[in-house]
Amino acid sequence: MNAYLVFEDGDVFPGEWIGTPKMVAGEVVFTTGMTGYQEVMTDPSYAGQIVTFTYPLIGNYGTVIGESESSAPPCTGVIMSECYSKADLGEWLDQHGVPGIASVDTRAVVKKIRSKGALRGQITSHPIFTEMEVASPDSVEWVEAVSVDEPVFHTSSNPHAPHIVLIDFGYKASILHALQELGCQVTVVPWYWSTKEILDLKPDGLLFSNGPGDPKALTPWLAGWKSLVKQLPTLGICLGHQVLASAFGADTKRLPFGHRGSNHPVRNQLTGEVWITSQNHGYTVSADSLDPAEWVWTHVHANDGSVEGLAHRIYPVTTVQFHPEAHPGPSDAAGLFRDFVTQVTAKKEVEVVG
Ligand SMILES: NC(=O)CC[C@H](N)C(=O)O
Repeated sequence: MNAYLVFEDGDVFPGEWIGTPKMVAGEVVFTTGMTGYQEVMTDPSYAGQIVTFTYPLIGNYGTVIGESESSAPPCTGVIMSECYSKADLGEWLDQHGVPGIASVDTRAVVKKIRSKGALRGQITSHPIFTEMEVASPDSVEWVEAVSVDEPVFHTSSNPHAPHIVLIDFGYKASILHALQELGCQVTVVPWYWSTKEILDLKPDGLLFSNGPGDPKALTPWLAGWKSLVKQLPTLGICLGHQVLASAFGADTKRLPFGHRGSNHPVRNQLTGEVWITSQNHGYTVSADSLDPAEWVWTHVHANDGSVEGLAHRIYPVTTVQFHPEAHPGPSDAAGLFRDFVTQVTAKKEVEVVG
């Protein structure tokens, strides 16, 4: 049966249905990773988006239990060239109600997005664009849809384990696992929790997670987070980085067509070291909005010079636009979690001694 990717400007890309054959609409984005389609499809930051895979063969190693970044794929839909196994990947998408199109000229789709920038599109059985009610990226609905509703406690058998509160805008499971592997106990809390509710948990450190949508959707909550992070070692990842930069006065803007893939080079401006990083973002912190009295600009994207990492000059706040947890992609930046946990542990020890 024919399926179509139709852009808001009327351009049509035909293919064949995979997954659940239903009409959906969203921002059409592309990711360049050669592996890791399952992690991409289950990354909550893709909520509201139709993800195009530039790698020409998707599904060739099936879907693997334990490799998902969330319990079900939150992306709106997927677009690919060759689907290796409709019986396996297609069935898995269908179980989760996610539509997709295979046999699409994805190279042409990407060339279009690269030249026109972020565009809305839909997956449909008719080759025409029809207006649909969909929340815009600057709605808080996307974060609401993927954040936990209740706190979730991941305890440790070590009573002295550092306790991290993970503020959940749609966290990837690999972030939790990275903290657990370093011996932390972690409490995942809904994104809207108040400073008091969070401090009542007696955290030793805070992690502001990745998540979907435009960081400007979270503007009303910035003042609360600013007062909170002044008190505790804090790491921000991707949306968490954008939110924390904004809390200390920076502005954010849309990138022309985003950074999504597993080979984005990032240079540490203090050491000159370059890491190859995993990325998935459509917005960026505007470099010219960074107050040098607040932030040290630690990491820069080696391709386009955009802001990739910040360290606060006064408070123990570190943020990165890329994904140190990888999954998919290289783990060059995994040491950031170690540095964070070392910082948290040192503070905890000072308090115990004091
Ligand atoms: N992975 C993320 O946290 C993405 C952050 C934000 N939604 C963006 O696209 O820029």
